[in-house]
Amino acid sequence: MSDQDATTETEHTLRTPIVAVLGHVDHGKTSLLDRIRGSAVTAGESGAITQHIGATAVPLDVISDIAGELVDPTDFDLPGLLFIDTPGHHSFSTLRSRGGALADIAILVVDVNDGFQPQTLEAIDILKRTQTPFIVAANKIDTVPGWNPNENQPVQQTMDAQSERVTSDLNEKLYELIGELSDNGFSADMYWRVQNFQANIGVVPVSAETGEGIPDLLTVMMGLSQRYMKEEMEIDASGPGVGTVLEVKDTQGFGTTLDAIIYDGTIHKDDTIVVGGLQGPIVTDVRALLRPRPLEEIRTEQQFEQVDAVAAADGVKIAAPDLDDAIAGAPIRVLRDRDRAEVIAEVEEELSEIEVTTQEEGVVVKADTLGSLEAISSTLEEEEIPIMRAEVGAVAPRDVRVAETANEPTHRAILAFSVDVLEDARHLAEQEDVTLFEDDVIYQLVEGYDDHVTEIQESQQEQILENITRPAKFRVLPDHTFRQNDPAVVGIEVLSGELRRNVNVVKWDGSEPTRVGRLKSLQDAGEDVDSARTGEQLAASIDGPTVGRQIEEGDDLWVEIPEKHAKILEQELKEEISVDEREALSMYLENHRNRDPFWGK
Ligand SMILES: Nc1nc2c(ncn2[C@@H]2O[C@H](COP(=O)(O)OP(=O)(O)OP(=O)(O)O)[C@@H](O)[C@H]2O)c(=O)[nH]1
Repeated sequence: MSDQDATTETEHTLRTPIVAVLGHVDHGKTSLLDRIRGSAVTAGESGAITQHIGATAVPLDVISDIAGELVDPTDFDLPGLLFIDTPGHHSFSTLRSRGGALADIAILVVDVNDGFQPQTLEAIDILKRTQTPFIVAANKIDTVPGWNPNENQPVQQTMDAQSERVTSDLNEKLYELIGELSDNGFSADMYWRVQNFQANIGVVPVSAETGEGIPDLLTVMMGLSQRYMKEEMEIDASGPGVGTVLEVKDTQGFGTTLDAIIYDGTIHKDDTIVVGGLQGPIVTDVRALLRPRPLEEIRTEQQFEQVDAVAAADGVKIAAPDLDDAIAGAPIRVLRDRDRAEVIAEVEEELSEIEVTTQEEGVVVKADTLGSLEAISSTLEEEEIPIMRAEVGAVAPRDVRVAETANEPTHRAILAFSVDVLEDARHLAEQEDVTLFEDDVIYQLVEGYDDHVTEIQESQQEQILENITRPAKFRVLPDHTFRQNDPAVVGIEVLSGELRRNVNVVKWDGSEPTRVGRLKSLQDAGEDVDSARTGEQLAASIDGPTVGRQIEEGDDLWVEIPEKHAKILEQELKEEISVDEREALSMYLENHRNRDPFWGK
């Protein structure tokens, strides 16, 4: 009955902004979250800090306690901040929601000593793509040699307490970071100098180890949300819940469950929900809503407690039947009194927004979540690498079967991002000559594939070059005819290119080329050689002509290049051949094109 009431009136509330913490591995995401949690526990009086599924909620009064004089709680009406605990370092890509990013705002953690690294760039790409506002936490300031730590102090206060040398060392590192941000298209500055956070990225120096700068970090996040996001935070808290799946996992006693973030409305126990799944939308009934038990009850048998309802923004574990096919990053929608077909269509549409453009020819991509699939696909698209199949899930034999149908050898590949490769799939791939690429970093995954493509292309070119007639021009030397004919043996000098054995020889009579015979062998000082380069003089035996008739001493002769070969050489292999071969080729082409402008085109 109370549900009924709740749905008939709208209840406008400001929800908690959702914060994602991103960064390169080991730059300190987990430590930073732990520190914020720890500070909150120390600052909060009576368990104000609550551990949620997949998230940590830090209420405004706790933020204000931590931030001290930096925050005046009366300036704010947003309820606090909800930090998503990114499970695994890549999972921020699952943090998607209808129309973009699940996170309203992000913290990009960068180790001041280490600067921008592959995952930092990857995070920046995603933040750019989803237009998520962010600030940079320049972490580990306490590692600057000679640092004098001041636990939990605001950053300017602790910087004032450092020696001049330490301050200047730190500033140098910070300006390097600001430079790197600028190289990536962001105007940035130390946060206290930023007036307009929409136009500039604020850099907050922090230490997750000592808590220095954490007051500033929370203050800036809170201020940013209040100033720029308040309107977006207005929701109808009693409306049907809308959320995103963070993780699909087994929970003892409940089977397959969803760890989810609800970012709009409310989800109730017994609600019917529609969830994005591998085979399309799944419609199921919520059996239980679970939260971690409060710390003081940790000794009880069960890890979770059941709740009746969860309102946005919050994390919750959802237990329901038929969730095996649900996908991380997929939408969740509560049906309540809404039209079933309409909600299913909405989920379908959201799923199809993510669907990657696939083509008949291309590589196979497997990823752990919809978000990461989307991120990889957009990277591949930028590099013009076509995709034949893109799916969430482990690499299975059927993926290998798809990959092996690719026509291009470079496309017989599977790019696997943070997923398992089933043993029989690995085996089959080896057998069928399908190459597997596995990585947890998108850049590295795509780089590995690119290197492979370059390798294949180089060996293909080598093979082509081996079978192609190469250009060369040579002159019959005067007074060096050793034999008139059958075969003619004459002294020659290579004028340009590399002359090889077993090639047909042509002479230009006016505008027409005439084949005069076949060069059978080359001899240098009585020794047979396979080839000779520009400037070399040696003896050539040519089958066909008679010296004094078809060829004369002093004649310039050419290796005859079939038109098809000339075309490949000019269009595909120009960079692969030497400068003098290129010169010989262009002269040869010019000769032909004087007669027929389209020859070899
Ligand atoms: N001195 C110092 N060490 C830090 C700081 N922040 C993190 N560390 C250390 O750096 C290492 C990596 O920190 P994590 O928090 O695990 O890094 P992460 O980015 O969460 O790493 P993943 O979860 O593996 O992606 C740990 O050994 C931390 O103790 C800091 O501010 N100062």
